[in-house]
Amino acid sequence: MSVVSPSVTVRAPAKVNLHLGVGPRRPDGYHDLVTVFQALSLHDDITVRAAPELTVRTRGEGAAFVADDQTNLAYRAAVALAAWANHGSGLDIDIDKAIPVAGGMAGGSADAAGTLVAVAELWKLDIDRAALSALAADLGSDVPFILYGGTALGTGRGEQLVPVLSRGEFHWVLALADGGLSTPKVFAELDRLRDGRPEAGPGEPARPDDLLAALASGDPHAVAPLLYNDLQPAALGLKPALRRTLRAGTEAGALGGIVSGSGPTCAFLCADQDSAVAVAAELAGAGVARGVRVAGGPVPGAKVVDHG
Ligand SMILES: C[C@](O)(CO)[C@H](O)COP(=O)(O)OP(=O)(O)OC[C@H]1O[C@@H](n2ccc(N)nc2=O)[C@H](O)[C@@H]1O
Ligand SMILES: Nc1ncnc2c1ncn2[C@@H]1O[C@H](COP(=O)(O)OP(=O)(O)OP(=O)(O)O)[C@@H](O)[C@H]1O
Repeated sequence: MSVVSPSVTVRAPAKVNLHLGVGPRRPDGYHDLVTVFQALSLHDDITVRAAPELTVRTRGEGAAFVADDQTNLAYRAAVALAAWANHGSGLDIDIDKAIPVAGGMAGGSADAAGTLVAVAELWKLDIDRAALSALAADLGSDVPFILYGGTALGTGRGEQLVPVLSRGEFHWVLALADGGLSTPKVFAELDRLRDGRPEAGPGEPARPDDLLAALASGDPHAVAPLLYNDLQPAALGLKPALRRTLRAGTEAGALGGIVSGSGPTCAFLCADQDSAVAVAAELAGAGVARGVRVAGGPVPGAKVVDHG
């Protein structure tokens, strides 16, 4: 008789940055940010169960581009939590991906956050939110937000979070690009563009009060013109074809469009669900994206959805 050990499945969301202000490069190589994150209904599902050894297996969207070894962020999350708990790290981690790899939507971060929550549940650890967030921040700047979910203002490297009041549901269309963009390369390209124009050198990024007010109003027409991303010129410089994608989204009827984080996924805010479906159909037919997805936000952060 074979005995299958109990499993825990966690659903972890993608994110979009509605505002991404990037300060100067810090001595440690990071940049101070002021960003408004929103978690979207595009998810990776992470299932963990006890096993003799620690292994990761990825399937789904872009799985061929993910290394299932010690460099995988889910693997690193399991090692970090095992060290914190003084627990053996034998686990099977199964990742079912829907979030595009290297897409600027925090896919790897979702897998890291999902693994932290799933393994904490499997091992019944008594770990509070603050300790989990500290482990998350060590794994990557976006990982704490994926634990947090909803809509939040991020500062520091993006890991210091406070909630943002956001009324109602926002309707997004995501245009997936061919190939990814490396986050460090996009930040480096921004530094290069800025070095060429020292007079335009960045100050400390400011809090986007107009956007915060628009989010509280729940009106997508007010939010759309305030979408802003300091990394966008760098992402467009590295992938010029994205200009056509952005233009096609607004021509198709989106209220506004933006490169998501470090790109190359483009995110379009639409007036309502019907408009999002229509924009997605038109973008899919226009040949400016590898694929399109419709998603809503905000949604909760990484949470347990199943015990097997
Ligand atoms: C672009 C964003 O997705 C916006 O939310 C994040 O800033 C990136 O977050 P992430 O992918 O979790 O990034 P990390 O794994 O922490 O850092 C990867 C690399 O991105 C650059 N990086 C990241 C965050 C930050 N505040 N400043 C940076 O300069 C650094 O070169 C760093 O070595
Ligand atoms: N579980 C994982 N899923 C995806 N990529 C991973 C994972 N673990 C490690 N990686 C590595 O991280 C790189 C970035 O992947 P990821 O999908 O997180 O990018 P991203 O969404 O652009 O990140 P962000 O928006 O946080 O900057 C990949 O090219 C891959 O080599």
